[in-house]
Amino acid sequence: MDIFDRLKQATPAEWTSYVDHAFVRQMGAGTLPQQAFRTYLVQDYLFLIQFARAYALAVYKSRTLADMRAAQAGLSAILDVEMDLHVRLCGRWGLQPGQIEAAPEHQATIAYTRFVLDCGMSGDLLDLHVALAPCVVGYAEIGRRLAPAGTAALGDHPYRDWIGEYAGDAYQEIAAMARRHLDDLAARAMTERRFSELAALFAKASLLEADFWQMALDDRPLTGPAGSPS
Ligand SMILES: Cc1ncc(C[n+]2csc(CCO)c2C)c(N)n1
Repeated sequence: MDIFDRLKQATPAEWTSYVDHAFVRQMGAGTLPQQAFRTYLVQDYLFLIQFARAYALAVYKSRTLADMRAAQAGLSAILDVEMDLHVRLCGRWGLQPGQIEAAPEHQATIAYTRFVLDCGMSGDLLDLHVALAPCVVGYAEIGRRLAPAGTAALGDHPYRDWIGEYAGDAYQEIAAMARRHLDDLAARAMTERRFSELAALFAKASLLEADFWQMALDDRPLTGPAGSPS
């Protein structure tokens, strides 16, 4: 069993709350309200900007070129691949990248991204990659689950672009590489005494992923300046 499966098995409730969230199920069934998906996508763009910083931090925290290259691959997957999906989908609603960037960050976005950045700042490279793992590997699992018969079978599914992106071979390979790298890093840097601390980080990141889906489902207007209702 690799380190990823060990972390997942140590935190089953948190993992399930993330990968089997109502947002995911509604997206798979095609019943997710478009407004929830829009809220998600705009916040996810802001999320990716912060995650790009987290991968840049992983370059900084690397002591070997191989670790640097693994972090660089994550950074480039965000900047060169994943954000294109967001720009393309938001563009269909007439939203330009500058407008998405100018949107206020939701608390759930701030909570998750700054948690991961802090794991990296206060911990070592293994802490940082464990905090990043639910995001990278979870989306591969969700993609596969929502396209059990492959991406070609998605037909005119309303969320086929999103599902196709994460279920597709290119993304599945990115996630498999991230998983192998995590396993290699753990073999070099983990002691058994550290495992429960790492599992706690993994559990927290999974819960913050679940909160992120929930934020989009709730889709409450953001709190305005002082004096407005909270
Ligand atoms: C809330 C949220 N969680 C995970 C991802 C997926 N993701 C974020 S960074 C990254 C690595 C390289 O692309 C991946 C797959 C997302 N977009 N939004």
